[in-house]
Formats: sequence, C-alpha cells, structure tokens
Amino acid sequence: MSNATPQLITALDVPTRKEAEALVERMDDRGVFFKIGYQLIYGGDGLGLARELKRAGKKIFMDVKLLDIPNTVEKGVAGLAELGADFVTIHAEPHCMAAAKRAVEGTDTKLLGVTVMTSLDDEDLKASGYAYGVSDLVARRAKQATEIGIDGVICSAQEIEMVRDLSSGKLMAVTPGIRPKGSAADDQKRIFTPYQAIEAGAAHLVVGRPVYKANDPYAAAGAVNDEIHAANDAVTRIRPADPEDAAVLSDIDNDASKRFANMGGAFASAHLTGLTAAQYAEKFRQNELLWLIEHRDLPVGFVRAKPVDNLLYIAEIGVARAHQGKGLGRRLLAHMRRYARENEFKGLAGLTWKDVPFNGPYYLHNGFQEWSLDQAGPELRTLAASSDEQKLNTIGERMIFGERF
Ligand SMILES: O=C(O)c1cc(=O)[nH]c(=O)n1[C@@H]1O[C@H](COP(=O)(O)O)[C@@H](O)[C@H]1O
Repeated sequence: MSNATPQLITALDVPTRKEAEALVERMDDRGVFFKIGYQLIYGGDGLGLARELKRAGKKIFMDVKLLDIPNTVEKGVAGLAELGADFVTIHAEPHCMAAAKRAVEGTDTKLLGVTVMTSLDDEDLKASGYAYGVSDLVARRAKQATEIGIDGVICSAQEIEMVRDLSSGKLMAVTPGIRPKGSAADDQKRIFTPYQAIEAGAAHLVVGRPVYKANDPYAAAGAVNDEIHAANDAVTRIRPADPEDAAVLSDIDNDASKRFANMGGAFASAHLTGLTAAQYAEKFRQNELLWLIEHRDLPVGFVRAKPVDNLLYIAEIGVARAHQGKGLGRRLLAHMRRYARENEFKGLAGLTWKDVPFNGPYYLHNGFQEWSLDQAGPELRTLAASSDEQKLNTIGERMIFGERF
C-alpha cells in the first residue's frame, strides 16, 4: 500500500478505545485515515488512541470542532498540533480560524473550518437565527477561510464547486454526509454518494456509520474505495506532453520529490529535487516520451519513458503530493502498459529505490517483478551501471523492476 494520504477517512465514532482499535486493525490495509471525535475523546481515551496511532505512523484527524474565545482556541489547537494531528477541525468563524491558524504556524497540522454541518438545511439555519441559507453561509465562510489562509473546509458535496471557485482552488474540501446508494441517511440532510462527492472534487470523504455499522466494515470500506477510484478515473485524462509543458513538468517533479525529504535519514540529507524546465526541454529534444495526467484539466502528474533494449523503460513517474493516493500513478502505469503493447515493446522496466515504500514495493504491488542483472538486456545493464545510478545507490539500495509480456 502506498503511503500517500488516502481519500477515505473513517470516523471512529465508537464508544471505547478497544472498539476503535479493533476497527483500525480491520481497516488498516484499506489505506484509510482515521477521525477521532467527541465520542472517543470524552468517553473512550481518544487522545491516548491518537498518540498510539501516530506512533504507528498513521494519519489522524482530530475532530474537535472548536469554537471559543481566541486564546482558548489557540491553546487547544496548539495541544493537538503538538500531538501530531494531521487534521484538526474548528468552526469556520473568523476569530476562531485566525486563532487556530496562529497555533499551527510552523507545524504540519492542517486546519479545516466546518462551514455548515451536513445535518442542517436552510430551515435549520433560519431556526438558529442565521440570515443566510446553506449555500450563502458556506460561501461567506469559504471566503473568510481563504482570506485567513487555513487549509480547507468541511462542507457537503453540493458546495464543493463553489468553494473551489471562491478560493481559486486553495481550499481543500472534505465532505461528510457520505451515503453509498441504499444506505440510511440517519441524521444527515445534505447527503451524496462517494462517487458524487469525488466527482464534485472532494479531497477526502468522511464516512462513519456506513462503514463502522456495516456487517463487514472492511468490505464496506472497500466498496467506498472502489467508488472513489471510479470517480477519480472519470475526472482524469492522460495526454501526451509537449515542450511547452516543460515548466509544468518541473513543478510537479519538484513537488513530488519533497516526499523524500519527509523520509528523513539519507534521503532527507540528499536534498533530492526534481528536474528543471531546461532539463525537461532537453528530454523532449532527445525524443523521450512524456505524458501528463490531468485532474479536472489541471496537470498533476506525469510519466517519462524511452525505449531500452526492446522494452519501454520507465524513467520516472511523478504525482503532485496533493493528488497522491487517488490512483493516478496506477493509471499512468496502465497507460504505459497499453502503449507498450500497442507499439510492440516486449515489456516494461525501470530502476528504482528498493525500500522506499512508494518506489520498489509500489512497483511490486502493481504487477512488476524484481530483476537480477542477468534478466536485464545490455542497454538496461549499462543504465544500471551508470555513474548516475552509482550515486543514487549511495542514498539507498537500487533495484531493477520489470515485466515481460
Ligand atoms: O466535522 C465533521 O467531521 C463533520 C462535519 C459535518 O458537517 N458533518 C459531519 O457529519 N461531520 C462528522 O462526520 C461523521 C459522519 O458520520 P456518519 O454520518 O456516520 O457517516 C461524524 O463523525 C460527524 O461528526
């Protein structure tokens, strides 16, 4: 499983830490990310569980929905940032967002402003004394969230497009109120299927009862993930890159390579960066093959390849960090396989780091085998022995991966 941030967030809305741990254990290889909220924090040692999950290298979303005087919000959020929370919720009121923002400065914690709860509709807002309906209140809060500069908002799928436009794409939209076809709405009013929410542009889906109350939570999470993948496929397309894309390719590559810095050790000290636009321009001159993958018309990933022996050699695959975990790399690989077959290559191959989770294990998980030097042809052996490869090998052990048709 890649270590990219998964799009499915499972709400651990269960009464005890023990039950939550059992659910985490069942879910783990579904690539989910866990949300800890009121029920576990106040009644089930949610903070202890959060620490344990962080120690185990998992992502945690602390759903505390803070709303208080600025000083209290700031101190509360600072405590959760210290704990290593990946996401923290606050209500999207201006003073509250600004205070929370001060608390996460310099940390990796992302702030999500709750706009209008997905259990509410226009009538409910009126009854609570608001002058706005749902759509207008979400719009107002999304504008304020953008001005203050927090990371994202919680809203329903029906407001995502508006949030994207109002924030010029700066706010990520995280959507609860997710109900696969046929499941009960419960107390939610603005509900959408996983497919609809991803198609609308949700960065993450928060799913509670449809997963943890299912007879088989693991299968239920798998079905949500299948819908997520299908919707992502529907909003992405692959096109050949051309020399005018050199700068975009460089931006994506530089962003993707920041992932190595987070690994620490030799990878962090190597300060790996992406290729420059000039280097990509050179790759086009050398007739290398480049394709871009676009998500809603925005280029977010690419693959670069060239013929080596009678194989299609995958020189690199890069996906911008905000778009990892959506199966885009898998789609690029499928594209390469199709292209290679149609153009009578005898297979695919590449060189990568053996132990970096999103390198060697990723390719092995996606149908490739590790090859010995003897299994490689003469040109691939020359590449494996090149001085560039020798340098990379000092950072971490390299391996050849390949597949013959
Ligand atoms: O902040 C949230 O996570 C949240 C905001 C919102 O507007 N609506 C909403 O349902 N949630 C949370 O998302 C989860 C949804 O759970 P289910 O309705 O069981 O799928 C719950 O943990 C809610 O607390």
